[in-house]
Amino acid sequence: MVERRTPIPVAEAINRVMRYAGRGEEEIVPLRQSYGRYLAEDLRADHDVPPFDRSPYDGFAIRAADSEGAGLDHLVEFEVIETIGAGQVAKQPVGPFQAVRLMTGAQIPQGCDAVVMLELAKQYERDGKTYMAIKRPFRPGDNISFQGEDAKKGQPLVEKGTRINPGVAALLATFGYAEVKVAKKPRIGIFATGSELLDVSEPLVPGKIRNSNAYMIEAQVFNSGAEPIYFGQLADDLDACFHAVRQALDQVDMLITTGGVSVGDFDYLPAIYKRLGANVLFNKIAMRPGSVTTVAEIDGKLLFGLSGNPSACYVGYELFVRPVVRTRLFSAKPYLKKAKATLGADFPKPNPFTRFVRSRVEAVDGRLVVKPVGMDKSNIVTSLAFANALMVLPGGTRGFAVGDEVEVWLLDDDEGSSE
Ligand SMILES: Nc1nc2c(c(=O)[nH]1)N[C@H]1C(S)=C(S)[C@@H](COP(=O)(O)OP(=O)(O)OC[C@H]3O[C@@H](n4cnc5c(N)ncnc54)[C@H](O)[C@@H]3O)O[C@H]1N2
Ligand code: MOO
Ligand SMILES: [Mg+2]
Repeated sequence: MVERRTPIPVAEAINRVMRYAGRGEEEIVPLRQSYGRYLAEDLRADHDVPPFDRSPYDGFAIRAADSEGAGLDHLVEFEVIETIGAGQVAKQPVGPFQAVRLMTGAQIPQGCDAVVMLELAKQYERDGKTYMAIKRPFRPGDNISFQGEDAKKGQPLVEKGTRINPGVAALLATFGYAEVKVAKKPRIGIFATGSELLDVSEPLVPGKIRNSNAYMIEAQVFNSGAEPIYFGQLADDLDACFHAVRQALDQVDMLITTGGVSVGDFDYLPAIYKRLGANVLFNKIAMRPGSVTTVAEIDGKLLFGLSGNPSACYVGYELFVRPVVRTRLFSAKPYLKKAKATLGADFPKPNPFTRFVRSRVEAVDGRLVVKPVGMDKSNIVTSLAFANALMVLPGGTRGFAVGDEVEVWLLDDDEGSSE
């Protein structure tokens, strides 16, 4: 008798998995090794940025009050008492009708409150002294880049769990983080199962196919911020698979297998979970593709039994593994970001189960338009390359037409969603 499985709703399946998501751990790495990692602490400004008033132009720092009344027929003259470049500080305070010639980035000298661009002043020598004259008045604050205008001391800047993009790297450097507290990458073991599998460098022979899932999953693990540990491919042999899985478990934070999870004669994952004494959270989900996706837990460690069918395997990772990874990377938004899009092609298939259609969203005239990337079958592999979203078509619907509004879950987004 073939085992009967009871499908549960997708949201329920995700909730069951997330109960075992666990917590992230942190480690300290040099700034230059932190790119692309996830912050393990909130960042706050510990000083004002910029830390002093400075000049945004090459020009002359003056006291604005002295320029009052300047006009085309009334030049106001200033004595230029010194010249400073960025990084230098004026030696003396500036008095009435005095100016400091200063370059972009230089600190505004004491007493000054405006900057005149070089182009608007005329500089000349007289009696061995340097002067400059202007033809228009300036107000206090004109052409000043103020202390703290970029960030104020104490201001919260970036949340824990944020990916360190180039902008975050700049911010870390600004605040003196030579070393950065980042989330440890969860170590995720991967096995591909199936006696039909050839490795990437093997030539095709009758009845066999190349193992693509292992590499796809490895790339997904990498993309979501964790560390993949590929243990290789296993033939459909219960004992060999059991021992390989049991040994691998000790070396990883969670383990992914692909294939062998359905009800076939050589689908051994259900038997392996049983032998391990693992607690199976579910083995059937009301979704397509990936209805046979199974997740089990042993001593709090998750075992993801992803389908062997490439599209189902892909979707299973994004729906169930990714949010666990992101939680361990301290994200408060571990789920895929959701958006509404207009369907750009008919989708006439009825949906008894919720369908996650591998799709591509594009902005057209300011609206998101979504189209499936290829044939909607779970064994399809070639079109996955073009997917940047999953279009979510609810179960119990009779098909959709061009122009319908549908929900999409974005695959290339880094920010995520809290639900
Ligand atoms: N009688 C039933 N048969 C099937 C059911 C069912 O409910 N009753 N479910 C179907 C569904 S839905 C799916 S999805 C698949 C899931 O099968 P498994 O997870 O057990 O995976 P396999 O049987 O090992 O392989 C399925 C398919 O995928 C190919 N494959 C496997 N591994 C890889 C890999 N690493 N790279 C590329 N392709 C891979 C494999 O050759 C098979 O073609 O079961 C249905 N059957
Ligand atoms: O799990 Mo299967 O992918 O529903 O086709
Ligand atoms: Mg099978």
